[in-house]
Amino acid sequence: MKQRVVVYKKLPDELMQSLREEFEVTAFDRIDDSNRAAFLDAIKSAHGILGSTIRITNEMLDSAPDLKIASTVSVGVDQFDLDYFRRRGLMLAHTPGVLNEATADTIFSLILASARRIVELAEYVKAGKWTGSIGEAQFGVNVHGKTLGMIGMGRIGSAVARRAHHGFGMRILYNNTRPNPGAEAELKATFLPRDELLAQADFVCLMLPLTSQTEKLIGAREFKLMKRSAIFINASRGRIVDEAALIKALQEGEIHAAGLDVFEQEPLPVDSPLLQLSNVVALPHIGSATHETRQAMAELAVQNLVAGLRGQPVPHLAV
Ligand SMILES: NC(=O)C1=CN([C@@H]2O[C@H](COP(=O)(O)OP(=O)(O)OC[C@H]3O[C@@H](n4cnc5c(N)ncnc54)[C@H](OP(=O)(O)O)[C@@H]3O)[C@@H](O)[C@H]2O)C=CC1
Ligand SMILES: O=CC(=O)O
Repeated sequence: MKQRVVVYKKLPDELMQSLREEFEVTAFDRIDDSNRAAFLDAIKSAHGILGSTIRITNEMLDSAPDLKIASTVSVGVDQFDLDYFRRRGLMLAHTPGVLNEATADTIFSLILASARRIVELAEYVKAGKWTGSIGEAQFGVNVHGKTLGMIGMGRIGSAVARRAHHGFGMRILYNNTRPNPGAEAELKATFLPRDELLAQADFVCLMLPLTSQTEKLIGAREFKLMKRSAIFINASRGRIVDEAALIKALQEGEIHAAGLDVFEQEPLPVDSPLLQLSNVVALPHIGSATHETRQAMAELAVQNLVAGLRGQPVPHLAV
């Protein structure tokens, strides 16, 4: 008998086809109120599940006695309770690496757009307000030659720092749980305690996972430590930041601007004060969202799932 798989994300046709040849597949392009009950029902008899975005609760997993592996089409695994997976001996697979460069490109877009006020000034042109030479009121700040403070110098953080060092001549400071000798050798990056990094950086960029240790890592105290000219960039996870404190810091001029791809609540509520601030560039969580990268992530997630269900070594296990 074929093993049963539940896919809860739209996958390229050829990947769906390959899964269907080997497994009995129940597929949902996305989960919403119209199909949530059917999804929860399908999980109950699944040996493997594959998808992204929605939180997979322990209650859902408790209902699936035959489950062996969950394969997420993301590098982040904060939508799962990792201790639950360890306790039950379940495998959790993810997609590190293949999204480093696309995500670093998104982050660099946020750095440039925030510093040079790209979104705000493009809207100024479209609104017909460009009626004469621009003046100081439209000036931005330099990116080249400035200091980048990376909190989280892992796979993606290093890809951002590489762009900053080689492309923009920036000085690189970083904070990790432990020093990263590769980044120090290649990028002349300097490891600093977090508070010192916050005080020295022109651009403070978060690129670390959301865990119980990193939730609300950056709050009112940390924004006060930053330069008033600092630009704050977050494309890791919204809950690593106290969003109310960020809004206050931006409103009161404690920091200069922010470029954000992630938020405490996603989609960002339309009444969020962040949307009223001209010094905020807000994106809809598009870090890895290019055709090529999403294809590579989907392929890797399928490889992980198939290996796990065949009893072979899984290329990328988070647990
Ligand atoms: N916006 C988007 O679309 C995307 C968002 N992401 C997010 O980015 C995260 C990072 O991805 P990736 O670079 O692949 O992960 P990595 O594991 O390669 O890097 C994470 C880094 O964070 C560091 N770190 C962990 N905890 C702390 C802490 N308390 N203080 C300082 N540094 C810490 C780690 O340090 P050490 O090595 O010393 O442990 C590591 O270097 C993902 O977990 C995901 O949440 C990823 C892709 C796209
Ligand atoms: O947020 C995206 C991820 O891959 O994690």
